[in-house]
Amino acid sequence: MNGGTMMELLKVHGSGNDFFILDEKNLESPLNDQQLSSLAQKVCDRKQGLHGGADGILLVTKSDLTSQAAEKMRVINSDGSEASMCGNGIRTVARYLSSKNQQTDFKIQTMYADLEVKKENEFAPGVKVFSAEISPVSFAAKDLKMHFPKKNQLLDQSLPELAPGFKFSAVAVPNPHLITFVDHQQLIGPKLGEIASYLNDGKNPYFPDGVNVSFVEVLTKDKIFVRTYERGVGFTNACGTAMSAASLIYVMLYPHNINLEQRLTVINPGGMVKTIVHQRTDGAYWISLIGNATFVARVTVAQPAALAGDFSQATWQATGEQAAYEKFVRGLDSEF
Ligand SMILES: N[C@H](CCC[C@H](N)C(=O)O)C(=O)O
Repeated sequence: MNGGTMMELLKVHGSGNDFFILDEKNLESPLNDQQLSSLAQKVCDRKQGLHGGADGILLVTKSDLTSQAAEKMRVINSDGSEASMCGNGIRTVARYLSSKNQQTDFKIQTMYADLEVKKENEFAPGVKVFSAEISPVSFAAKDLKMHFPKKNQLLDQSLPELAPGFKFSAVAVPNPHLITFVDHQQLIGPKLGEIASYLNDGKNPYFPDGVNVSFVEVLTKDKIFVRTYERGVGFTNACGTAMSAASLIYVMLYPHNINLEQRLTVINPGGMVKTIVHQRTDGAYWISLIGNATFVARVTVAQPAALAGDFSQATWQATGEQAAYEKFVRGLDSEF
């Protein structure tokens, strides 16, 4: 096919939070940051993008010399902004690298850390599962790029200037998350979108760089529902780092319900994951995020066409896994 270098992409999702994996090895020449940002906006566009778009691009590259890992994952949101981490995404990159490198337990470099990933038992026939280490964790305002007068950290704090009647916690894992526990009506109501779109408007004084915002409903002692409006994307089916952050705050605020090292079920609009909150001897927290790593389709498109936002000649080869995932989700004991 003319039109220059063909680019291979892998359409994937974790809990319905969907991405295109782009392995730099498949490119004749690496994309610079500006091209990557522009490609993400074009490919991910839900209307004009590639086959219904996506929540972001996951770029797989060789790791830096400083890293013990062989490969690195970079996360580009659908608005073109780069994020330091993606919990649902790293599970799909782990599966991609696991089959490429014939490994089941290894590390992937991310912006701030080399993170452990591991192949786990399937959740259901055809629903492949990987776990990922979510860390580093910080509550410090500077790591969150958060500015509330006289508040260096937020743990179950009211912020009447932002949203009266709610109590908020903020944690970086390492991307920034603002979390509040709500009842079911608030969970499904308009408030989350109102608060989150304001905090991601690029002009508010509290999170100038934006923040992922989640409403959390406690379903049972070891089951929560997390709904997230993501920085750089908007509402998504799920946000892996948000579900991990919410699990950590849940363990900290509801010790009579759940402890460290206990498996928690996290339901989200796109499905379900399991989390386990850990604390190292030095006091640092980290979270295990265990969930599906579904490959939806293999895609090819000419690189110049993709950069121009023209996907008319793209090829789409479905893997057939999506049907198994949807059967799994239908089987979830969902009260929603
Ligand atoms: N929107 C996030 C990055 C993607 C995280 C999310 N998709 C996940 O699974 O953790 C941010 O800008 O911090």
